[in-house]
Amino acid sequence: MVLNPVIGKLVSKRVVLASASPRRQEILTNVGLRFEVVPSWFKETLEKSSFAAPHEYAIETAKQKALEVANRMHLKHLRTPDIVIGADTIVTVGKQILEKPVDKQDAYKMLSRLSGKEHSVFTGVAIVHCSSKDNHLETEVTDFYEETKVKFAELSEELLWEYIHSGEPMDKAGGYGIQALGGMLVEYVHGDFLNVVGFPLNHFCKKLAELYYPPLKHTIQHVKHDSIPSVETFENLSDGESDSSNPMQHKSANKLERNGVPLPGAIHTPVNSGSIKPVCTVAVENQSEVMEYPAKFPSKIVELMDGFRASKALFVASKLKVFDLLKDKCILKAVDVANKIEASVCGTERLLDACASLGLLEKTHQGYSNTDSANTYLVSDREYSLHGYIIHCNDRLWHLFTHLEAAVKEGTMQTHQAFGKETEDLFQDSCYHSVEAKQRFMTAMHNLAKLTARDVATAFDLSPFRSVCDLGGCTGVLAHELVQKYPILKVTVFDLPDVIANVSCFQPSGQHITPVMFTAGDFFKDNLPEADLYILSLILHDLNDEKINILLSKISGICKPGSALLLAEIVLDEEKTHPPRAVLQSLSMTEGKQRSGLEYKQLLEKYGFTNVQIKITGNILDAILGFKKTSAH
Ligand SMILES: Cc1cn([C@H]2C[C@H](O)[C@@H](COP(=O)(O)OP(=O)(O)OP(=O)(O)O)O2)c(=O)[nH]c1=O
Repeated sequence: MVLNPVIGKLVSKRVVLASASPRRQEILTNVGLRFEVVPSWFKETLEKSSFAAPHEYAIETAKQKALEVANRMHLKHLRTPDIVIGADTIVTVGKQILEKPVDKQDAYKMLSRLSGKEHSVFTGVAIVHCSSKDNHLETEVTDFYEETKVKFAELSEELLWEYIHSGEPMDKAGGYGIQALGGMLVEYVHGDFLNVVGFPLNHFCKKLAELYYPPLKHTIQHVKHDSIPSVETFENLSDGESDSSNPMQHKSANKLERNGVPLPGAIHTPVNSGSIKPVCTVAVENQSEVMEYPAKFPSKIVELMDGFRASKALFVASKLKVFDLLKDKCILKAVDVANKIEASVCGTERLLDACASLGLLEKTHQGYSNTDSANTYLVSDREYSLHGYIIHCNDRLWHLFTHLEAAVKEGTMQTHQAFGKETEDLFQDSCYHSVEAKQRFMTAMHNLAKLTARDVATAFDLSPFRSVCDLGGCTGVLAHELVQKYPILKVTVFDLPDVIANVSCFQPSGQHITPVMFTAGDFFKDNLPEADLYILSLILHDLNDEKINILLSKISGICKPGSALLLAEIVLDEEKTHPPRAVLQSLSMTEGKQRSGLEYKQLLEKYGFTNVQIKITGNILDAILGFKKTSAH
């Protein structure tokens, strides 16, 4: 799912295709690019012998086509386009370059030259980024080429003339069109078919990806497991720390020149079959002006401004069960989806397009279908479905966050303002008010736990322990992960009676599954089961200091020396600005708080746990392990 977002990066830009070729228009339209067509007036008359290789000729012609259009549009005081795309396709056989035949005799000569042989088709492409400074046009050119090899069958005179009389060869390089009748002349194609038709789409998207999604400077290491799908999927759609909507900022890996003069400090790294060359085509500037760069495009801010729309589109599509309708490779038109979800056709179409633009759906001329991520995470009955959690975000968190301003001003959770009820009531009402709601909330927590449990269970060597008690362990996902890793462990899940009463349908089935015990109780009030390792997963960050004191004093009190307490929480960095997920969660203004590694260490030490170790797993949850002081301490 790289291509959709890349094309999506151009949505807000004025893109111009400097080509009269209907094939190029079709190829780009088919992938959802929106552009204007302004055919170039550049005459394809460059001296071929002055180019060392045929592809250089194609690239230069493509560039001149695009620059001519950019200049013309600028000079005519039309609004300067953001991007102009030019392309040129040529056929080479031996050392000869074949362009479009001038007449039928010329077509005959070309086709007989190609008969029975392999030839190359080169398309040169230029992507010209334009900007206007003091009414001067500034352009920055990224170019590349693609080569495809095509072998023709032996063509009889009769076939040749019949084909020429069809009229097809006349507006095509080499005198044939592989996409139509000309396809019958071809024995094989090695390489990108669309390149032969006039536009190397795949290479184009890769080039855009290089420009708009350069590799991140600091790659965060994510712990992945074969059997647990990575949660990176949706994160990958954002450009993370890089401010990359404006490719002008990513020059360092490319060749930088202005008017053919290398820029001071430019790193000259050859780029595979392409380069970026900032070219000032209208005004010649002095050296000090050359050093000026346009202000950084605020892509991160723009993304954040739009973020709420994207979230709500995901929530509504999930709530209307759009992804359920499109599961199992089902492809539906907007009108069919609208009928099934009992919604307006125009509204449904906009929602589906929004989901496609976000990389959640695929859109083709046949209709809409789920992407792989949507199939895995958004279909409601899938093993790792986030559907329940998304509905929780929509029904509960969304309303809370609409009161964020008041929450910040008052420093309190806005439950009453958002729902007309206080926190405790709300938990009962919103999450557990019906069997269905209870089931959905537990499923949401269960599936989220499945994404994190293995990394928590394997964060430390827990083999010295014999019994574990997971306090607030809900449906027992982490407990099962532990018995799988340490089969001799006796694991007990301790949770509220309401939760325990509903855990049976979440238990894995199979003969070789070691059982987990479930005990009902309230860890603030009741006695805790005996164990030499206690676990608190996603508990402490929600509790105020008083409740933490009750709970940790109680655990510390029953822990024998050498026993341990394992916490699973998001560990903030010491500046408390990372990871953003935890920092943003704090805005809910629950009575608890998120903590840094040092703060967790100090908290555990306060309750008699020493030798505190912290493991940043790279998953959503990190792990903190502390050992109850032995008498030697
Ligand atoms: C080899 C081959 C070429 N072609 C076409 C692609 C190009 O449109 C054309 C080569 O001519 P170009 O000069 O590359 O393009 P064009 O004149 O059609 O459009 P413009 O200059 O305005 O961009 O040949 C096919 O359609 N099928 C084929 O199999």
